[in-house]
Amino acid sequence: MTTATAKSERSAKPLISVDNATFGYGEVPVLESVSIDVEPGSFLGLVGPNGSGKSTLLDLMLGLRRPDDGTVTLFGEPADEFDAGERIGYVAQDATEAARDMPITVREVVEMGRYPRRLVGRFSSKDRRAVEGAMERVGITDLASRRVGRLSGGQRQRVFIARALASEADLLALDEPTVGVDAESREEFYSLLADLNATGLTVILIEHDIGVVTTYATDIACLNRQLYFDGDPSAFVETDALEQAYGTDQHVLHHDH
Ligand SMILES: Nc1ncnc2c1ncn2[C@@H]1O[C@H](COP(=O)(O)OP(=O)(O)OP(=O)(O)O)[C@@H](O)[C@H]1O
Repeated sequence: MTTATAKSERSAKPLISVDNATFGYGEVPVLESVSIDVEPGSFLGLVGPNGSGKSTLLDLMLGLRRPDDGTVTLFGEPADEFDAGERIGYVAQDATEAARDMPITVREVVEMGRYPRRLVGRFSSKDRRAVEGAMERVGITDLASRRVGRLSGGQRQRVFIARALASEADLLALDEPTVGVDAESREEFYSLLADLNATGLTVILIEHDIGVVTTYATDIACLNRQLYFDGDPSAFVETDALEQAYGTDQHVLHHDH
């Protein structure tokens, strides 16, 4: 493993800390002795071949699964006991596909970001400002009254990000968010993520397009059951971590979108 910046050199307390985590769905481990910190304000791009354990590692980080061995802390607490879901915005791999069938409007989805605090229909002016502000930040104000199922894939992604912003989440985690989204919208989408990150939002992005990650992320983790790299993009492109992690599966590095 190559570590561009040793943990001890980093001063801020990590928002997520995975320490020597091992996990398997059965006998065979999907993750083996993985250690990685996510620093507040960073934009972590998580790459690796198909089936390399990226979604599983994210599950561990968000406390959705518990490691068989090792520890994971989230906001300084054991991740699987963490109980402040509104601090995390999570856009799962199939979330926007599932939203195709939702018979509700964009504004209603974004309002869900405030539900942990308010009963439906009993929004304070602060709640309303948070909802309107979140829609504005991701550029979907014009779509507020549209049914979410009628939007394009890229627009639906923005709706889910707005929901996370409305909840004032500190961390936004996305699992391959632009599958099925056209190239131009993808670029806009990733610029938006970078802009949000620049305002302090911590971002974790699982992405198969290495170019996207080296362009927009501030940190890269390259995984295939074990961690082959954890550090900044400029150091990443200098290493052979990709070749090691992808092995003979190199064609996936070069597919275009
Ligand atoms: N719920 C589950 N039960 C059993 N095996 C699973 C489960 N979820 C994932 N796996 C297996 O664990 C391995 C890692 O899966 P995971 O989804 O974490 O990888 P990934 O890197 O996110 O893959 P992809 O890029 O294809 O989405 C794969 O072999 C997968 O088939």
